[in-house]
Amino acid sequence: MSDMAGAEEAAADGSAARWGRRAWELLERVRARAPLVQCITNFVSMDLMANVLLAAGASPAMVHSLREIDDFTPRADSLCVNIGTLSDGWLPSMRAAAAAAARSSRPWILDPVAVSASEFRMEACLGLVALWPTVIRGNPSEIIALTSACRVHDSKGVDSFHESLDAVESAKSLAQRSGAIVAVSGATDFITDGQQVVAAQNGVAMMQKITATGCAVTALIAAFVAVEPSNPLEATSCALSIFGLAGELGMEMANGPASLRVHIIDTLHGLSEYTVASRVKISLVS
Ligand SMILES: Nc1ncnc2c1ncn2[C@@H]1O[C@H](COP(=O)(O)OP(=O)(O)OP(=O)(O)O)[C@@H](O)[C@H]1O
Ligand SMILES: Cc1ncsc1CCO
Ligand SMILES: [Mg+2]
Repeated sequence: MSDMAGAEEAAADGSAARWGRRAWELLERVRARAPLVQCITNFVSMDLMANVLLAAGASPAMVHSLREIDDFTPRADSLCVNIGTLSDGWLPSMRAAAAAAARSSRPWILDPVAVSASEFRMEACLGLVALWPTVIRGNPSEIIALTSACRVHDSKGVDSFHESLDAVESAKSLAQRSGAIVAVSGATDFITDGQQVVAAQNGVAMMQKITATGCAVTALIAAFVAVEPSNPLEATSCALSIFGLAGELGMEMANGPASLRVHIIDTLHGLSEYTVASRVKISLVS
């Protein structure tokens, strides 16, 4: 092969192909290692979250009693904390588990569901952010609200009323302040460490019509970061893209949100190397 032909092949085999291979490598690692993911999550999301983790090859455990944290959290490979149905009783468990994960060098991921709905949620989240989450994943409204620590009750609840692009600057600022990777979900998912911004463009709008898809992808991020703790930016980007891809392929068989939910789980379980490598759409934005 001439030098010129080699250079052209290298250019064609650019970053899109590299991300495709990377996403497959991490999915394979999740399937091979079945990381134990402890989930302290809201009542709405428990079933979908556990099934998405299982379909991806991970091992979910919904363990939230304060009395079990010291025994269990250091043995889990990662922790997912979701404040969707926050109560006085559960907040101490969330804090203790986050602290235990950080102490035992386990990655832990925060989902700040409806953070601006009440002062209680906002203060709980700010306290959790101070416990060094590895990743924070929210919808655009949640990331904007958490970043500005606004206490204005201006949201409709758990759904976003912003586009993901609107939240990129907030995400960068939150990443710089917290030391976490921050991911904003939406038509395009943006993932940042405060400097670099990565875009993941898989997914279909119908995913927003299934409750707890956001919660479930946060748990999937926890599984990916468990098998690639030294690069949470890439692990988060790959998890979001793979979940979006399961949504795209699932939509080809679905009639609406209820059947899409089933097809996302089935698709995630059966994803092949060829499909992942050729359809993952991840790119470095800046
Ligand atoms: N317009 C869209 N087009 C494609 N994919 C989307 C779109 N909106 C959301 N998604 C995908 O749907 C999933 C859930 O994201 P969303 O922003 O709805 O989370 P959320 O609001 O936290 O959800 P929930 O609180 O119900 O768990 C993500 O994987 C995201 O990439
Ligand atoms: C609907 C709902 N309410 C609290 S948590 C949750 C799931 C989506 O975040
Ligand atoms: Mg959410």
